[in-house]
Amino acid sequence: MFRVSIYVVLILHIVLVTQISLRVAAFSLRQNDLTSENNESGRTHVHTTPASKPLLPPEDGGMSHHDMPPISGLLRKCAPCPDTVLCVPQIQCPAHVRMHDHEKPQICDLPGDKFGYCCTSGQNHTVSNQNKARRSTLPLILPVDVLEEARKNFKHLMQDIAQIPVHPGQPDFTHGIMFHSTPQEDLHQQQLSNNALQQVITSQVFSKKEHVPVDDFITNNVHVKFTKTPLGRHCGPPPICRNINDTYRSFDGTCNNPLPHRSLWGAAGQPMERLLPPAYEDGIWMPRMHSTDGSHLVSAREVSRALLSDIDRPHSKYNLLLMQFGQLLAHDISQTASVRLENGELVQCCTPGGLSHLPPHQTHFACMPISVSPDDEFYGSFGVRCLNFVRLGLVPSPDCQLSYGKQRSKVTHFVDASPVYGSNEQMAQSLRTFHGGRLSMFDDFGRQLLPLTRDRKACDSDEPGKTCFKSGDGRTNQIVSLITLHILLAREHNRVADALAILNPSASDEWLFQEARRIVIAEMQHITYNEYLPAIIGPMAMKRFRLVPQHHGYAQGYNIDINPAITNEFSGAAFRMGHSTVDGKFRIHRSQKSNIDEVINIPDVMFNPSRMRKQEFYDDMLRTLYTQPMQSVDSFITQGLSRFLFHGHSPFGLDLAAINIQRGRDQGLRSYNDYLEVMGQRKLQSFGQLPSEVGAKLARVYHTTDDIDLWVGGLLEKPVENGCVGNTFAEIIADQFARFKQGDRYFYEYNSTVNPGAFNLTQLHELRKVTMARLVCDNADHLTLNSVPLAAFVRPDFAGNSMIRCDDPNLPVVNLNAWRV
Ligand code: HEM
Ligand SMILES: [Ca+2]
Repeated sequence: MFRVSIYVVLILHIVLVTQISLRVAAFSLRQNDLTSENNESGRTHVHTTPASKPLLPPEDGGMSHHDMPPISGLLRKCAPCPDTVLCVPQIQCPAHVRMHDHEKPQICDLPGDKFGYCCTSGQNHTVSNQNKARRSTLPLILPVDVLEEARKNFKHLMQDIAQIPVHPGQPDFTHGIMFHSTPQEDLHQQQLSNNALQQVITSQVFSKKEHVPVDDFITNNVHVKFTKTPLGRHCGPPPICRNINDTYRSFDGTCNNPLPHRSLWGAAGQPMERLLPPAYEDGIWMPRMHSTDGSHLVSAREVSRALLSDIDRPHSKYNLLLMQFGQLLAHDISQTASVRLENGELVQCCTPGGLSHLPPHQTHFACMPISVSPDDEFYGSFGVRCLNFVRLGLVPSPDCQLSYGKQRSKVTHFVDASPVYGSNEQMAQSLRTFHGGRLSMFDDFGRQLLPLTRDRKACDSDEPGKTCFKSGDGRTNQIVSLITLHILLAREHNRVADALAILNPSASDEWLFQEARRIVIAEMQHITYNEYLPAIIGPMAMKRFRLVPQHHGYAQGYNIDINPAITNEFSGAAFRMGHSTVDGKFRIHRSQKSNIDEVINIPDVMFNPSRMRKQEFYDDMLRTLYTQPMQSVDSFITQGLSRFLFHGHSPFGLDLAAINIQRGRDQGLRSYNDYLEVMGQRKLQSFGQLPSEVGAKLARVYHTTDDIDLWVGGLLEKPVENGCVGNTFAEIIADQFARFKQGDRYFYEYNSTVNPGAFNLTQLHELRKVTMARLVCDNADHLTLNSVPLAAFVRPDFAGNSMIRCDDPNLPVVNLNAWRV
């Protein structure tokens, strides 16, 4: 009785503190540690099921959680989760958003004074609908008349519209290269995507006929099959894995999960996952285009103009190498592709020169062009009123069931160095020499560069002498600094293969190749989890999401139920935070002592890598990357991306900020406010809750706080402690990398009970010594680069960091002797 009354007092106290602090400070699109919101979620759950979730009163009987000093042993406050259930951050239990109070999971303590959930529903956002009764009037099998009507609609949409392509040489054409892989792969993707689009159109026809509520489609609660119809030609069971215990992961990511029906989880070409159900307006594929008050959302270009200006804010700690590694990593784990014309060409949605939108009868159904206002201070001066934008291609339903549109990612979702090796066997083969386990390289007077390619699409150019490179990823030539890291990793592969060959003179090419690949993937994973992620999301999120690599022994945590797929929220918004870290210029120092010798505008080195042929450029570029600060993650984007992206010979280019916003709407990302809720925080009720300047800016382009695009809201948050991004992006990114760790059987830290290709403990101990600094040193030309910052992602002038010579014994080396067999 005494305890209960203390609870009541405490709850009331927390309610008051929460309400007051919410009003005064906690939010702001700049929250860092929203302790009051955490109290809020704690309060709710304690209140709903007090017996099972006691929030022990603090010792002095009255202090709010907010006021409490951080204490170790937080479990004193919450009962631990039952043995078989993990305590996870709320975002990893998204089903809670759709649950009634009495259904919500038990709360539990996480590091950093945060609450989590003892989550039994896993990451399935639709879980709360599982018990929802199916509408008995809905047919179980797709009616023939629906099928026929949808077939006609689809044919009309595909064939009766004008086939207006994008022409080479235009910025839009270059944009298309971002979706490019091999011609065969592109064709295959188009066939699948067309089948998926036909399915989506069928869902739309069905939904209209049967008056299916939007909510039923977005929560996968329509169970109508189209098996044995032409629509179902791509559905069927996943491939059977012949050898589930292969030492080496497959190139396309198949057969990672050992359960037969999950053999495609994380594989190239599989759909992206979602944290929350899509915000498609029809529940099926119509993009988010309207405000919650019914009016049209303001054009993505208007939002970009109003909120995302170009101001130089160099990061005080991190350098451009962090930005560049981020882009390479993004390409490892995600690549979408837009819908194409019937003949495979890119779709055009605007009239020539972007002067206006195409008339409706000529407009492709995947068009979602971005409107430009006549008073646009930049595009207005060129008369541009329309920016081309085409929606993303989809994946057909594997189970022959009507559903909402699911976007496809073309590369392996895992962190597995797929930009180096490709995302399918054929690509991997085309990159190998089949001698000594090596990758093919182009020997440029003694310097090893990536092989050259004749594929015109790699660079969109016929210019004689223009050199473009080939790697495992179609986006390699996008910017010269990205090529630099591709070269670095390919060289690392060959360096390791050569060392292994010396240690094992009789080893086969295949063994040397696969072992070197296994090592390079482990190095990529270790640098990602040990150096890159902590810099981006900060140490607390690393701990809460169990992402910190171990110093000794094997890691635990593989979970057969975790789908490692990339989430739409991650690829469509959170990880695009990287676009804010790009500097519009590279300031190249030709030698370690000289002042700046050349200033390069980034659009000049996009799909134009000829500088790489200059003897010292590779070293110079690496030195520039680790010396020059990256830009801070904030609402400022360089005009190199927001006005001149891929401009080529045109006076204006694309606006990547507007593209990101439009992409989020295309992908059906919900508004920023909904993601606050999934993290257990209070939704924003009014712009007045924000710092006045931010609130006023947002109010100019959004009608209500429920309209804020996720990418925009996330960028406006203040960075988390010792990290680069705000809390919302930190959580979405942390969740994603937790999926990659828990859902990847071949993760480098797992032992042989989980990982059939596990390293032995001596090898693992060596791999944990790898650093970005070591990779740079081991793979430089050593023409102008002989030293690196010890913490390679940190500016060398940042207190505590320092330059270290590549031959300094204090720079750890991975000793490959552990691979002598
Ligand atoms: C020079 C710098 C960069 C340029 C020019 C660039 C350009 C682009 C372009 C054109 C797209 C496709 C946009 C669309 O149509 O939706 C894209 C997508 C993306 N970018 Fe960047 N980007 C750069 C750097 C970065 C960095 C540093 C990161 C992260 C740290 C990043 C993360 C992403 C992600 C996650 C996507 C979505 C990929 C997908 O799923 O298809 N980018 N970028
Ligand atoms: Ca990958």
